[in-house]
Amino acid sequence: MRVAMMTALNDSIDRLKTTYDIGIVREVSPARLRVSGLRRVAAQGDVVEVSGGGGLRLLGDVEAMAGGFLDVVPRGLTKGICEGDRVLHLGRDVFAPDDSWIGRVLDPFGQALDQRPVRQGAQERAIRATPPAATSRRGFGPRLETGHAVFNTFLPLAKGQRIGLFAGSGVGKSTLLADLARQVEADLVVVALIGERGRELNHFVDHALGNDGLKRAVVFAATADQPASARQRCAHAAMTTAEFFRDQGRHVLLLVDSVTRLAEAHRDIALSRGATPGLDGFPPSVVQEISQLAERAGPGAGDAGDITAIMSVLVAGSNMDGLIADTLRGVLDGHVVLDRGIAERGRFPAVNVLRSVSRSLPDCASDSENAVMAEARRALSQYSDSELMIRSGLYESGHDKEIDRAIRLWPLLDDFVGQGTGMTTADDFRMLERILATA
Ligand SMILES: Nc1ncnc2c1ncn2[C@@H]1O[C@H](COP(=O)(O)OP(=O)(O)OP(=O)(O)O)[C@@H](O)[C@H]1O
Repeated sequence: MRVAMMTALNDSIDRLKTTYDIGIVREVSPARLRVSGLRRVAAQGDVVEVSGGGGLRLLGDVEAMAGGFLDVVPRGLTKGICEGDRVLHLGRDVFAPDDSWIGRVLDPFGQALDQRPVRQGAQERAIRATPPAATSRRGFGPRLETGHAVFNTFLPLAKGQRIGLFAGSGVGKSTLLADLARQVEADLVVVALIGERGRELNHFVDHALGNDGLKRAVVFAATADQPASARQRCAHAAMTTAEFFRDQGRHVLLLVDSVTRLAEAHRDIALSRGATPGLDGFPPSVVQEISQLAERAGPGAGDAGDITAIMSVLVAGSNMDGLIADTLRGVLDGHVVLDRGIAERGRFPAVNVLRSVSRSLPDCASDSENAVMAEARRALSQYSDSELMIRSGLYESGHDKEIDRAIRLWPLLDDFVGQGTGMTTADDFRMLERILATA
């Protein structure tokens, strides 16, 4: 531990600069600064610091160079920055996760959002790493305990699996993600909160996740008021940190909330660079952005651990066919749909079992467990097919034995799906069998 700390300290000292090259701000806009005077020293991807009036300090990333000027993407708001302000060339963009980040709330650049100093790790990591080669990766590991009956049974989450959580606004997505962050079996949790309001971030960290949840988590946040570049980087910073812990052999649970906000940030950046939007408003490159991120999660290779990922997607009116929802569904290993109708009648988590799929099945469950799930799903589906008739009083009891049984089972199964009591998978399956035996 002490050696690691000394190495990290030495590394930080090595990175310290004693002299700085200085440039000048020539043009200011909310999304971009044009800087002169650093043409021969700055490279693409380097970091600069703009010193505005009244002690204002703004970091920015060198995005492009042309005609002797640098195009700098600011990491914060450019309000207060003027033409003629000084620009220090800080050097390479260093992102070096560290064990001490566990329990912290950080911005996408690895700086503190909780007002305490942050130690940088010994090793820099690329913020956009390539995933392990597909052929060298393991398959899914064992089914994880999740503390939720529905995920322990109908929609299992296996080690290294990546699933999407598809939800409209206000149907309990954040509460469920925080619950999973606290309860899913993992060595640690890395969370990316992208484009939330500041109030939602505080609520998530202080109340939903709480002290116990935060103890084993690293939370990255870029709120809605942050520039698109920071919101986009938030997902990649979280993934890079998850990879750092994965490479130590640990099992990481990664939560990205939400991929929709990542896609919107990517769109804003791409359109400002002149990309052409498609019919849905997103540039075609958004598909690659999402797919590449998703591909970095999953089972590890060799001695590395695994990254189990849950990525949320905002769907308007349960429309699963939008570009982002459709892309993510294609690249992930399962999707869970939260249903507004279910949330409105007060059953949480508002998971619609019939519209959700886990691709770790059938392999991660035994034959008898698969048979129990198939029987329960059949009953739910029979009830759903006849629900309109049943609710409008058009169905006459005794007409169809299977529908009669589905009507008896439905409230019991619905109640079961809503249970998040921290029971084990074995207990949950026993309970499901008991429910099926009652009717
Ligand atoms: N497990 C639960 N038990 C009881 N009520 C819940 C539960 N989960 C969510 N709710 C109710 O749903 C509301 C919305 O929950 P939450 O903020 O988690 O939804 P969201 O989908 O993340 O919302 P937004 O889209 O606004 O971020 C909560 O304020 C609460 O009233």
